[in-house]
Amino acid sequence: MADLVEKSKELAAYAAVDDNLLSTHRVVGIGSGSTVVYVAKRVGQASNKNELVCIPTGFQSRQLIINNGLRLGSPEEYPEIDIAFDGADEIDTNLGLIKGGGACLFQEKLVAACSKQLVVVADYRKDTGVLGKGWRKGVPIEVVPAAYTKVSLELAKLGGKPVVRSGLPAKAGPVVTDNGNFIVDCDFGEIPPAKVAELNAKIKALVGVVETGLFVGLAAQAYIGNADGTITKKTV
Ligand SMILES: O=C[C@H](O)[C@H](O)[C@H](O)COP(=O)(O)O
Repeated sequence: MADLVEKSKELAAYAAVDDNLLSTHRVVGIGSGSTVVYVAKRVGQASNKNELVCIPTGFQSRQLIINNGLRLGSPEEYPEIDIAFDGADEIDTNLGLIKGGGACLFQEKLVAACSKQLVVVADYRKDTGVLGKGWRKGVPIEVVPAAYTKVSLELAKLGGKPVVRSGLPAKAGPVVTDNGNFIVDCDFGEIPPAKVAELNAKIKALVGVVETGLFVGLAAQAYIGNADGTITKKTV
């Protein structure tokens, strides 16, 4: 099982890079998570790798860029990104996403918003059709620490079940993001594809919320590695 999942991540990532990374691309966003490990490896093998600047979405992503011999840039220097590759926790039929399982959602959304094209790479477990059906429950929401109780109360009024993400067993107390904030995982049950944008806007409007892990209208394509060794390609 674990081998199948790992193989499907590699399949999806390699195919996504091989199909979409063009010789004309110069600025490439590199997402976060375990699937993107294979993206960085494949970009590191590209014939034009020395002409690329790679924009990270967090600490892990920076390490992947450096360790694969790629040139590191920042959104500050490169606010226009040719293409970005990133993982997802769940993918719906409109290519709406839940992201942030690794607490990197703010920088991931920043890079996605700077990119002309976001290509999602994932194993078959993430292709849930409807957000909120996956094994990892809840929408990750990055919150300024001083506001977490206020935001949690308001998320409950929106119908969610908020839980501040714990750092245990590695750290007693909340997970702290690369930006010094907390993550509140909020379970809203199943979110129909047509309702994702509305819920995202309501959460974003709460003072103290930095960003949500709901990605709406950002992904252009998704590559899903299947357990039987095939790839499902989805576009909007
Ligand atoms: O914060 C982390 C990210 O949104 C990841 O891209 C997401 O959690 C998917 O990670 P993985 O490829 O490890 O399943």
